[in-house]
Amino acid sequence: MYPVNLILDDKPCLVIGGGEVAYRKIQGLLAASAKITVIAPELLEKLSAMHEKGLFSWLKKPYKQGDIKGFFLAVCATDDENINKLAAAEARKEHILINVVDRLSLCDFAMPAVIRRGDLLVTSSTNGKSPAMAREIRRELEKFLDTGYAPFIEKMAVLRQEAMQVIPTFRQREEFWRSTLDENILKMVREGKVKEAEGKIRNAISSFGT
Ligand SMILES: C[C@@]1(CC(=O)O)C2=NC(=C\c3[nH]c(c(CCC(=O)O)c3CC(=O)O)Cc3[nH]c(c(CC(=O)O)c3CCC(=O)O)/C=C3\N/C(=C\2)[C@@H](CCC(=O)O)[C@]3(C)CC(=O)O)/[C@H]1CCC(=O)O
Ligand SMILES: NC(=O)c1ccc[n+]([C@@H]2O[C@H](COP(=O)([O-])OP(=O)(O)OC[C@H]3O[C@@H](n4cnc5c(N)ncnc54)[C@H](O)[C@@H]3O)[C@@H](O)[C@H]2O)c1
Repeated sequence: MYPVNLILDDKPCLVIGGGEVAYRKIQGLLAASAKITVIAPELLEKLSAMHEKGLFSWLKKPYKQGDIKGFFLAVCATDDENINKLAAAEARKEHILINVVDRLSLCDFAMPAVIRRGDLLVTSSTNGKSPAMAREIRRELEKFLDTGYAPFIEKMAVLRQEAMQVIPTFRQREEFWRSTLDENILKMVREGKVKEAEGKIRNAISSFGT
């Protein structure tokens, strides 16, 4: 497996099926601001409510050959093996990235378990060996990550710009961040001492080269 984070903003993405699994995958696609179309003869009630809010377009019908054309990415989440195979074959022909929920062998990509905190994205996957373990590891990591790292990324984005003004080369900046952003700083962030952590980094930037 090769990890990438796809940029889906407003890109046309298709979900085939309107059941529990489709619901989970749609939530993930919405979190990535994809432009979603769902093809399914019926939707779960919670999906109908989302459709009424305008969160995705719905083609109320069974999937038919050719429906996949023009999409950037597709997720096939039906309980019909023939549809899964048809969609996978068509996606391959049309060069559309596809995920078939219960068939890794038909997938171009698999969904990991996801933790999102602002711009921080942490994922867990098991190469399809145990989605239940991917989920439990995600839950364990959530406990560790809900300690202030995500808001600190906003501070880091500003500090990074400041460092760029002062530290001239990429190599020097790489070296600087590897030595400055150490375990002590992370510990301060976890303990809520954000101002202190920020101050320490700012001092290191201003004393660079002295
Ligand atoms: C991570 C997560 C993301 C998501 O779906 O958004 C995800 N599955 C999740 C949950 C989950 N899925 C299943 C269970 C029941 C327990 C169990 O079987 O373990 C649970 C646990 C639960 O729900 O409690 C059943 C299941 N899933 C697949 C098969 C088929 C097979 O294995 O052949 C079967 C058996 C069906 C059957 O028995 O008939 C296949 C896939 N599921 C994947 C992803 C991909 C590989 C990810 C990886 O690398 O690990 C892959 C290959 C394709 C894909 O769907 O992308 C999400 C957790 C989200 C979270 O909570 O954070
Ligand atoms: N529930 C899980 O956690 C889970 C996990 C992994 C895999 N699976 C497998 O994934 C599949 C979907 O699971 P689910 O729980 O969402 O099932 P579900 O029965 O809730 O949903 C299936 C959906 O597919 C739609 N559908 C059926 N034929 C269609 C067609 N021709 N075109 C478009 N839509 C069609 C149905 O209308 C329904 O909305 C099942 O095969 C299941 O075994 C389930």
